[in-house]
Amino acid sequence: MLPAACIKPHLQVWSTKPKRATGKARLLRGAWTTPVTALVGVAGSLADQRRVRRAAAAAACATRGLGGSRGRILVTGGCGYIGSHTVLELLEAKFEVLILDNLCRSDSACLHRVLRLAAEHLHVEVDELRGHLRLKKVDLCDEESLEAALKFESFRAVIHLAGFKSVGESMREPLRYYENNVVGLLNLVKVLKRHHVSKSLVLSSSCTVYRPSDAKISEDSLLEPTCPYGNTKRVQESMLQDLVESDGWTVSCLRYFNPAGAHSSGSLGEVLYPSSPLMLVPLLRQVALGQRKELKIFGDDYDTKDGTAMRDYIHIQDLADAHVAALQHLLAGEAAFHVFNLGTGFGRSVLEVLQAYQDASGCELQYKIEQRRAGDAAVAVADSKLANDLLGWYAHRGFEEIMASDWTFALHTKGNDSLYNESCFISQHLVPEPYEVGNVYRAMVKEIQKASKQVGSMSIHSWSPALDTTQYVIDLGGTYLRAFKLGPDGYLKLGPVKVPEQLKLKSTSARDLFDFMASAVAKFFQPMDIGGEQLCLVFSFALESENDGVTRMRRWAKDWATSGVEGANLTELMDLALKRQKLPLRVSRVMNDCISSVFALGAIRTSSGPNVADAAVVVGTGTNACYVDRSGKSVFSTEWAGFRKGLPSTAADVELHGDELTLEKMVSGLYLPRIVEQLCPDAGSLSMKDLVKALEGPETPMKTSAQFVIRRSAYLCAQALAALIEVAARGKPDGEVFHVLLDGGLFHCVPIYRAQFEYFLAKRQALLPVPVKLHLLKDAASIGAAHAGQLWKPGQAAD
Ligand SMILES: O=c1ccn([C@@H]2O[C@H](COP(=O)(O)OP(=O)(O)O[C@H]3O[C@H](CO)[C@H](O)[C@H](O)[C@H]3O)[C@@H](O)[C@H]2O)c(=O)[nH]1
Repeated sequence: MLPAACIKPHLQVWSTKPKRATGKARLLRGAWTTPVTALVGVAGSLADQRRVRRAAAAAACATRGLGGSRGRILVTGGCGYIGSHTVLELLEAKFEVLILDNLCRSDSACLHRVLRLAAEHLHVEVDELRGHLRLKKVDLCDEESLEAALKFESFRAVIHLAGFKSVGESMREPLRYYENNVVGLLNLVKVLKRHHVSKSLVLSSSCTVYRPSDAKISEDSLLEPTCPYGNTKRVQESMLQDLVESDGWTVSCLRYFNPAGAHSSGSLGEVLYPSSPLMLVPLLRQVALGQRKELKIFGDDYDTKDGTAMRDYIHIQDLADAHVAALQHLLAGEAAFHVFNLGTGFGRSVLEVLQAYQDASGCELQYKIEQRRAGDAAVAVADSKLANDLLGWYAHRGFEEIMASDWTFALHTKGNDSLYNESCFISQHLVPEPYEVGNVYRAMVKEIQKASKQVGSMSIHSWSPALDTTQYVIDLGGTYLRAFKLGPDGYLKLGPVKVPEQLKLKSTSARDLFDFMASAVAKFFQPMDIGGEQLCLVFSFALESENDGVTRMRRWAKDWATSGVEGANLTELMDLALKRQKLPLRVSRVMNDCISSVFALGAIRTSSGPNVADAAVVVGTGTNACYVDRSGKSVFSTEWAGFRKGLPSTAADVELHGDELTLEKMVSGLYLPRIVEQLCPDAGSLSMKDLVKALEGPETPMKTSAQFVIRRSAYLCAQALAALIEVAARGKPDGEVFHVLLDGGLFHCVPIYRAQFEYFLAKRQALLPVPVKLHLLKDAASIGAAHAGQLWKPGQAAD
């Protein structure tokens, strides 16, 4: 079990929509319940509250192993691109941070990486640092919520980064820009003032406030924005300047030129969201990744060296450094209004940026010249001498480094979805680092290549699609036994019959288990069936076929341990059991369930198209996948269930499985309820059926946990299948569809599982080498086995 402390969030996110409450409860609601705010809740006057806050803060610092805090900073928009890098710098400089973010174009998952990077930098454990970073989900345009979030807080300073930042978008939707940027800041400063939260502020401004100029722009250059975005920045600056003059505030406006690039670790960078317009460098990233055909260059008729517009690109880490430098300058000074340009002083054209990104990525980048974009200046290059002189700040990182760092970030995050943008406690324990999830795909490709060499395969040379004889099949799954009679007229099915638990125990003999299976066939055996003297045995466990056609069980899995089966000749065991039942049947084939599923596609597609699937995936009690190697016409079992490399383990996984963590333990029906039990200790012992029931019921912590665990399973399976396709599709002619057969309880009985699986695979599909088609078929293993089985003639060795 996870200790209770582990289950509580360390990095909390909650909505601060005020609710009606009275007295003490009201004072505490929505506030961070550290001793600081708890004491504020019972203190009397404002002065008392301040004293109590200071005393509590000092006490908190004294017990910390980080050498004391330099004070609390409020960062709006701290989960965004500039925000995440700035928050990291602040933590590394030993400030404590509260982030306000509405997460509309950002996501809180980056904060895990911020914490990890800061902990590495400070040589402390991540857990020691968690109390230094908090997040409240709040929209600055919602004044009531903002007030509830800040009422009882106080900060040495505020860094205001929240807002929209696209020149092009602002031309199309100016009012949205005024609303978000101007009203957002107005609400913020009103609340800061009303509740004495802080009077020191660093503003994220922009060089778009200036009149365009071919010469380097200094802080006293003429102000004349050419787009609504620039206008909103200009209004923000004026509003703050008036506050400095009327109310003794201290403000620094940082006029950014063009921030770009990513953190040197490759784990923080500009994440792309469907709702946010893209800047030049992320657009080039998409072209390099094949997610976008070409870059549209807005205008090649400017009066510049190559006709394309010139900008001053500044590395995001240099920009983040500047925030800390400006903050320290602000904290040291008197009431004042400062403005600083932040750039490198070097202008680069769009074509130069494209060339540099091409060099960094090694990918050829296509482009097309388009009309100029309205609102764009021809040139914007900074004179940052003031920041150099007053802040002691310089942009250290070069142009090439900007592009290289963005490409490193792209490789780290390639193919990731913002799946893990969960603002609930579960995310703290099940959310792996997004780029680790990206690794799953790459690790799987390698593992599947390796596994296909180790695991026995089965030939499909003699495959024929139609069933013209009767075939009996026994399918032993992890939980159920199914017996079938299949023939030209369809099929009869017995079961699923739950395998009694005692048959799985070590104390049970192979004979008992096989007698149980043979008795199932006896229930509908008819001696007159044409060709019905054969029985296929399907096992959802790892098998080993030898050259002489003997198939043995390699090892039990899924909590089975019946004695005398591992390593035994399964044909022999079953033939003996059939004899004991006095059935005139002989075992024709013994097949792994996943391998036999490949042969079942014929049951769906007999009239046209292929009759053998290219791959099969079974996700039920356990999980496995296999694929057809077209060149050798063989089916390979990938032993997918056993994969253990590259999996994104989290606290809950480690607690449950330690070093034993395999893909099966993160995705299959036998284990998912165990993970939910960890998250909801009060729920007691759960089965997969309980999870399905919870999913259909009202909102409860168990439902939320079940949803998350199932989504994660579907996500990992989709990644693993994508990896398998990458390996298997190599033998396929260009453009030909790759058919995948799906079977197993999770696909059939948990609709959200299948939907999520398809969704995640579809997101991956753009990166896959072939178009993919999924076919869902119940009893695929047995249907496929019957097809494969009818080719066998008595006396012939099964391959
Ligand atoms: O598809 C595209 C996108 C951009 N560009 C060009 O690339 C340059 C950079 O454009 P971005 O959209 O990346 O950035 P902007 O220069 O428009 O804006 C950025 O820089 C501004 C100052 O110049 C502000 O700081 C603003 O917040 C910031 O996003 C511009 O010449 C633009 O015309 C293209 O040619 N094609």
